[in-house]
Amino acid sequence: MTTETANASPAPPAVALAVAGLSHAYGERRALDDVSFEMRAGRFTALLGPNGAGKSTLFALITRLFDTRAGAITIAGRDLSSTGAAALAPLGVVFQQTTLDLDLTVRQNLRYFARLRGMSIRDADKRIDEELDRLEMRERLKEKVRNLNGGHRRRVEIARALLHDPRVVLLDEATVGLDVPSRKSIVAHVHELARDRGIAILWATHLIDEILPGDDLIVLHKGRIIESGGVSDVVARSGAADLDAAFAQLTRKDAPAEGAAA
Ligand SMILES: Nc1ncnc2c1ncn2[C@@H]1O[C@H](COP(=O)(O)OP(=O)(O)OP(=O)(O)O)[C@@H](O)[C@H]1O
Repeated sequence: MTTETANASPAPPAVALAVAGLSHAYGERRALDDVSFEMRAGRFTALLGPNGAGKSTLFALITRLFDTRAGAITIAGRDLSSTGAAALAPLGVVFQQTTLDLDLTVRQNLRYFARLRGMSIRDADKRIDEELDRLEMRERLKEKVRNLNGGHRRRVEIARALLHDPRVVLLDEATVGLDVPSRKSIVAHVHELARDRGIAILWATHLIDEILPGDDLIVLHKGRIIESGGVSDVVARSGAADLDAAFAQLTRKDAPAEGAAA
């Protein structure tokens, strides 16, 4: 090893998700306009935006529910348009609306998904036990999902999104409708996924209290990124007292929807 190499600062974590020049319209209605950002391994990135900002549209494009017509999406180095479905292998998703089968047990729901991902029953059961253990849900394995409360259903969906060891996990308003203790424990768990397991998290929300000072932040407003960077830097740049005030300032009705992106 040369001295130069030994003294070099460590390389930044790999880019897990890159979005470049992404736009999308529903007919005449422009929902996303030239959106670009990068997310790195081990970082929790909050995608903060009011209702209608374009968060769900962005998720639909990244998960390929919609085809990307303008711009590019790269997941773990593979371009989504040219690689096709295989590029989605390192991706885990928790959608805004729950997608569990209420009449199946927790295990049946998770096994079904694992089989779709090509896992053997043996590997699936091992991974199911591991993820449910971390979420303190293993004792609910044989219960029908119908009998679980909203917070526990969300935990099962988070476990499901992790079964195949994804490098990037998207969560779209994952705490919607949950009580405060459930929200807090899910927010804490997802931060741990980034910190302890190196997963790149994209967490769409309009709730400021789910975002921590050390997180990365993208502020989406009327389909455009109006601010991005570390939470503390965004607050400092805004001159506001805290993120709540900074967000209100950035998205107030008369604020320009362009410029300001870092
Ligand atoms: N299927 C659709 N047809 C037409 N317009 C749509 C459709 N889906 C979304 N839109 C519009 O596109 C814009 C972005 O919507 P989107 O659902 O992506 O925002 P969002 O940030 O996820 O909002 P919310 O927090 O309410 O879920 C909005 O103006 C919305 O009305």
